[in-house]
Amino acid sequence: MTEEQWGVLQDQICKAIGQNNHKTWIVPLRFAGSTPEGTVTLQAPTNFFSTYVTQNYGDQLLEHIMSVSPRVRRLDIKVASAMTETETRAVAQQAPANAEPAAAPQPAARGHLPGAPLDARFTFDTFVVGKPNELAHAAAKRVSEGGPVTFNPLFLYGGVGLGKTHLMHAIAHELTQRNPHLAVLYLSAEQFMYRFVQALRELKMMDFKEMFRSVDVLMVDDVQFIAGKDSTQEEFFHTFNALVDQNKQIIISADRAPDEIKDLENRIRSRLQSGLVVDLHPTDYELRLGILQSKVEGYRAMHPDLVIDDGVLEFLAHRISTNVRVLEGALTRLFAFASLVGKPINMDLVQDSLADVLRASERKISIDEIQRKVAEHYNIRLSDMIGPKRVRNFARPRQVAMYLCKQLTSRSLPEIGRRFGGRDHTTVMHGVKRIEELRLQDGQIDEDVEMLRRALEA
Ligand SMILES: Nc1ncnc2c1ncn2[C@@H]1O[C@H](COP(=O)(O)OP(=O)(O)OP(=O)(O)O)[C@@H](O)[C@H]1O
Repeated sequence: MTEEQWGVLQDQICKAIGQNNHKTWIVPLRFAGSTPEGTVTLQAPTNFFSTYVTQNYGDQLLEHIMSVSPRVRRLDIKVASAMTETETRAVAQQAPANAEPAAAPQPAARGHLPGAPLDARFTFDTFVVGKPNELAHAAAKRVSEGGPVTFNPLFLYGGVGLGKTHLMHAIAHELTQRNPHLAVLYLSAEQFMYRFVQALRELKMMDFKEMFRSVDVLMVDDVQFIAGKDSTQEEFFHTFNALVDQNKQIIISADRAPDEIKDLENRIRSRLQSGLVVDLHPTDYELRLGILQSKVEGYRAMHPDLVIDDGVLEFLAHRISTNVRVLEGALTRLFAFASLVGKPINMDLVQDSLADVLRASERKISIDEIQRKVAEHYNIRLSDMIGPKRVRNFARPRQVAMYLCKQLTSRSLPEIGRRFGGRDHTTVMHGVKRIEELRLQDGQIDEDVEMLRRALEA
């Protein structure tokens, strides 16, 4: 079988499967070679693509190929990374006439792809595990091993930018790596709705149902999107049930727990709760620092001359406590600025280039909150902490609270003083200083303060 023969076959394949399917699924394939043992290799743009085409058109394509080259016994459709050197070279050396259709189909094909593309960077290797996400990570890992379906669905939820999509893509990558024949379909709930509406409009509901029911693993991201959209919910429910009945794995993500998603039909809610529901908690300082360190390592692998002053990553992990996306964005901006001005990344650069991010992520912890938490921690009444009594039992917690107000809010010393029973700013200053000293001398105080800080920032 030669590349020319593959070209000649296109008309016949197009007639057999229809122009749209041909354009979407076959045109993007590139001829990568044929062995004397009778194996023809075609290159597909993505793993999903290769799985889908193999499952849906593999036999037909082989028949067409055998009609012009009867010695062929096997058809292999794989992505570039899975190809041998000879195959890669064969694709690279293809005549310019082939170059256009091979390059063009990517975007055209993507538009028709039933699923969304996976981000190659979102793997388990690049996912940093910490206390807030260790359960979600463990559950995702378990599902990614394949094997018998133990919990269905796996429902991952958590706030914006905490790694839900990252984990889902990681599962998809791992599953297809372990078993390239597995049909793994990942898409957002919005895309699900879009496909559904399109199928209704084009009277292709049978194709839609068949496609969704033929996958081995279905992943739907941001499922809260279908809340309040009745027909989409209905179709989702049927798809869900059909797959569960076939023992196919379903993985769902949302920004909140199933029982907190409003306007979701009860029967869907209870289906979503019927497997394993795990949440990604807001990041803590250690996890944020770990993520920053891991991103820096990745960057340094390509830019060995990168210099970051001590304390910069700690400062960012401390100050940017919103979501990981913001944290990553800040780091990317620092890398860009540092390389533009050819300087090391130090605190001056951080202040210059990230002023807006730092302002936006300024902690919104209130003085009230700090006072309440500290009083609770030391088991004293709030009124005693704010009141005039100077006994050590109240004075020390008061100083701890003042210290935390100075550290965690942008309030001035006089303002803090006012909120502590109208005390003078020098009293606050003294209190803050005292705790700074004690943190160095007294392990217990240091531990208390650190614990309170974490609790307040969580
Ligand atoms: N634990 C982690 N380790 C490494 N990177 C992470 C981690 N958590 C999140 N990220 C990164 O943060 C960014 C946002 O993550 P992701 O898109 O998965 O969030 P999400 O929870 O799906 O957010 P959304 O609710 O907006 O959909 C991604 O670039 C992701 O790689």
